[in-house]
Amino acid sequence: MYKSKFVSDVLVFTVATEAKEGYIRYLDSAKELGINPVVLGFGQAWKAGKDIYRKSGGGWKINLLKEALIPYRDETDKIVLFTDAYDVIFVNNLNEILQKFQKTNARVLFGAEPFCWPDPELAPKYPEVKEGKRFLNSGTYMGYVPEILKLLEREAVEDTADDQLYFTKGYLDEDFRNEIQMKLDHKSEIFQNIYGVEMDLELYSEENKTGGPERYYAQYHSGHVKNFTEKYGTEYLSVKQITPEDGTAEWRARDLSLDQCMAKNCDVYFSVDSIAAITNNQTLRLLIEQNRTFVGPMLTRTGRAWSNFWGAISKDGFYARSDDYLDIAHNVKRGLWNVPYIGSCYLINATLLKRYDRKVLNFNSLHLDPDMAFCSKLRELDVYMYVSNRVDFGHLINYDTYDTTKTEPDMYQIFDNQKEWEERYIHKDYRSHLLPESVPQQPCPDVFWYPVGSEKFTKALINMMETYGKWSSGKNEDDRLEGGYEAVPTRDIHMRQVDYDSHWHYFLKEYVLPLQLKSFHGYSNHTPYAKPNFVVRYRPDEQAFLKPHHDTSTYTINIALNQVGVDYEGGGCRFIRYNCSVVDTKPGWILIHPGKLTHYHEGLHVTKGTRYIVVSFVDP
Ligand SMILES: O=C(O)CCC(=O)C(=O)O
Ligand SMILES: [Fe+2]
Repeated sequence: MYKSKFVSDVLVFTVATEAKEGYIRYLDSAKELGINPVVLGFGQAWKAGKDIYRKSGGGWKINLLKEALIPYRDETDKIVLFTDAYDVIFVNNLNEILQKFQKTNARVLFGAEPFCWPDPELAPKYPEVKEGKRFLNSGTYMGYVPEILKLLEREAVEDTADDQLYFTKGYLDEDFRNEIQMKLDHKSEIFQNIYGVEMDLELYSEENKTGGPERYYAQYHSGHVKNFTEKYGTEYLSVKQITPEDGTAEWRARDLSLDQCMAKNCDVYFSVDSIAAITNNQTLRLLIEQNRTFVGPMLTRTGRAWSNFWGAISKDGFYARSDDYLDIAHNVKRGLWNVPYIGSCYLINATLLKRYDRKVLNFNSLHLDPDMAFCSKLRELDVYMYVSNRVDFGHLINYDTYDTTKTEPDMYQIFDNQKEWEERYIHKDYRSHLLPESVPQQPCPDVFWYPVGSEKFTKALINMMETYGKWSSGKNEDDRLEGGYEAVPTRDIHMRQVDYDSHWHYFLKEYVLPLQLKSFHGYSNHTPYAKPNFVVRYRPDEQAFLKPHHDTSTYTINIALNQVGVDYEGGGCRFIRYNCSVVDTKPGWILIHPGKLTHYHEGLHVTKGTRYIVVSFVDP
């Protein structure tokens, strides 16, 4: 089959409705690399539903592109490169992109991501990959016009539908996938998103003082600042707080803080943003010891390449990736690095502030966000900036997905802020029970017992479910299930009803899989897939017990969420074959047992109060 060799064969498309900062950055990066994208939908209202964080309105993007390709229908050598606009930048020119694309031997290539979204239940249908990310991401793709059209025209799609789901269905249809030679860029050789950058930029911008998610962030954050100043304020020589209500723009507030530092005759200026989680308590001393004019600790989003510094810079002052960027970001190389940009946390020697007044050295810029503006001024003044990863200092918090409209929003942060999540929700003894020398407890034969969730974890789950409130009837008919029938029904709420199914699967993979491997040697080490996942509520006057049954699982996990003898009386789980019951269950402790054949079991009578457990049928 013909392979296009010419950059002029590549048609670049994006969809953007307005000139958000992310869009301007996208265009700048394109311009820098000589790329001229066709922008679809500009000036129109975004056809999105309520879910602004995700990709709703994606169907519209498909329909726009379909229409835009009509004139090219017969140009079979042309290649379409489609990307989202607000969270994408180009880091390679079209020639490099084209060459990489040709190497994949795909006729259609999509970006890949580590999570199966929006329907985690499709995960097992994906081909396994040895290396890299397994699941389709619809934010970036490219392919030859005929195959792209086949994909776009495979089914009709509503403007408000989810494009990722649409493309996922095409990909999971094996015959179709082979027919159009559709592949994923598993190792991100071509497609690397910079997730949610527009949110970072909008966070404190002046236009956004009312409504919208930024407002939530500001409110959420001010409580923490208040607590901090109340608790620790007296330990400082002076404290001055500028609140969101003051209406001060971010760059202005940052300028004022430099002036404040000078007014107090400071030696050094140390800036720490709310997204910088400094976990090394020697950070300030270590940075001062570097004896530099401007130095910051390297901070990354845990496990990601996203960091607070740039390895290189494009001509108009935006991000570019240096050869050694990833080695530094992943601590393969350690040291003190001269870099063109550092944000979020840095130390400035006051001699610099004395040398240049606020007219020259400030955070103000028309086009750049304040940290970028400041660094660009430092570059103009030939002040070298250094970032250190000589030791670990901390990490970056990711606010992009923080959704205060959720009950227990922190519970939903398991993907984006896993360190914080773990600290908050994983049992403090979890790790020690995983040690090779630790012998697992077995209250009944082949029923294993470990601490996994913290008190916050158990309380949050109960709160999520009780706030949602739509407990099932406990009857056999259950329209949440495929067959509409449950043989041994519990009164419960499924994780997916509170949008927690993908998070729960991640929890299973990260925290339950290691326990499974310790309990059942030689059983699969693939990512657990479980269905259903649900919280059960037992009460004497509702459902008080569960009759003997097998589970439709290879193994079942059963985590107690509250305290027998305090919150309820009775209850527990009895394994009939062994005439053995676990009645002294402990909140946050998980029981893991085979689901079928040997472990016929029942839920014992709750005689008083309310008993909650969370149950997953793993590998049904
Ligand atoms: O009440 C229990 O601990 C057992 C629950 C159970 O077996 C189930 O939900 O399948
Ligand atoms: Fe069961």
